[in-house]
Amino acid sequence: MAGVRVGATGAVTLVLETGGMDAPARGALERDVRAALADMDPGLDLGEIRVAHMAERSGDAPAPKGPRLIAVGSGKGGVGKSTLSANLAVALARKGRRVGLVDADIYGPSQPRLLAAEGMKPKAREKQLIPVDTAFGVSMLSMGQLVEPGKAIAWRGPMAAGALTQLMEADWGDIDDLVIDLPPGTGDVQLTMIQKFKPAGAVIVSTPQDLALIDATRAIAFFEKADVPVLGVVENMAGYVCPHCGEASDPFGTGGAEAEAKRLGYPFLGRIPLAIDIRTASDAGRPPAAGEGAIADSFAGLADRLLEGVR
Ligand SMILES: Nc1ncnc2c1ncn2[C@@H]1O[C@H](COP(=O)(O)OP(=O)(O)OP(=O)(O)O)[C@@H](O)[C@H]1O
Repeated sequence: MAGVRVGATGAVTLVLETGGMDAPARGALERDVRAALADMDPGLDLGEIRVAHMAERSGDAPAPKGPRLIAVGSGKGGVGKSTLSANLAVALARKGRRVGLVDADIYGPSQPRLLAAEGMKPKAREKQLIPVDTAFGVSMLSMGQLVEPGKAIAWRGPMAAGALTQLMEADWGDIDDLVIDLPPGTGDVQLTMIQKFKPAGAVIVSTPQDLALIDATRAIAFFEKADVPVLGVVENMAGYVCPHCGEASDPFGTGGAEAEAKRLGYPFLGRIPLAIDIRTASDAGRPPAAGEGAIADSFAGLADRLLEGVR
């Protein structure tokens, strides 16, 4: 075991070094650890127990320089990965982290709109890009800022990978975390990201329905194979509360991503409801994580759990 952490919420996180183990072996180890804890003195109330799996790191490796890279990926498009990336970055910044955001979704960049930065053009110093400062405490770079609005980016793989490198090697200054909004799936851009920049970990976004979960499992396998630790799974568009009558329904089901994360032995970071307010605020460049209320709290909770798992 690599460590035990007690987070601000009182939850206990056990960190297991499981680099080199496959998913079933990790699942079995986690079950054994949980069973051993359950067998301990029942009077010992440990509250909520979370288990995080980290890839092994060599004991004498130097501490990595630069920001911690957190890749946000999904198996398929349209599950809310960009929305999640923007709001996770804002939520981390609200917790005092110095945060940057790379919109690596080269074929459908949406971060300039989500963070109200559509008119902002990044400057360059000796060919190195300088990220723009958004109004939400997050610095950001997006392919959307480098091409004319509305022009589809029909680049072949190597060009897209080159563009990603430019964004990643920008002058990010002294930041703690660099959140990377990846394109959906497992193509060239994702491969470049993993091979060239070795993210510290990946967050997987899924909606609750079975088909999305199958794709999310594929994305998990992709990161796992590349030795990028999966920091956790987020369930987006989980449960709908009618804004008129208040009735709650589950158009896509609910709990599927949590069950799948548990089955594979990864932490579940939380769920974000399907809410019209999330879409309208996002479209208007007002990230809900920057506001107040239940939805902002859900994003803050994701940031808390992410930080507990990687601190
Ligand atoms: N929890 C939510 N509730 C309501 N609408 C949401 C929610 N999450 C995302 N959306 C909306 O769903 C649409 C798709 O979201 P988003 O662009 O973040 O997905 P994506 O996975 O990044 O898609 P793509 O693969 O196309 O980049 C957007 O209109 C967004 O506002």
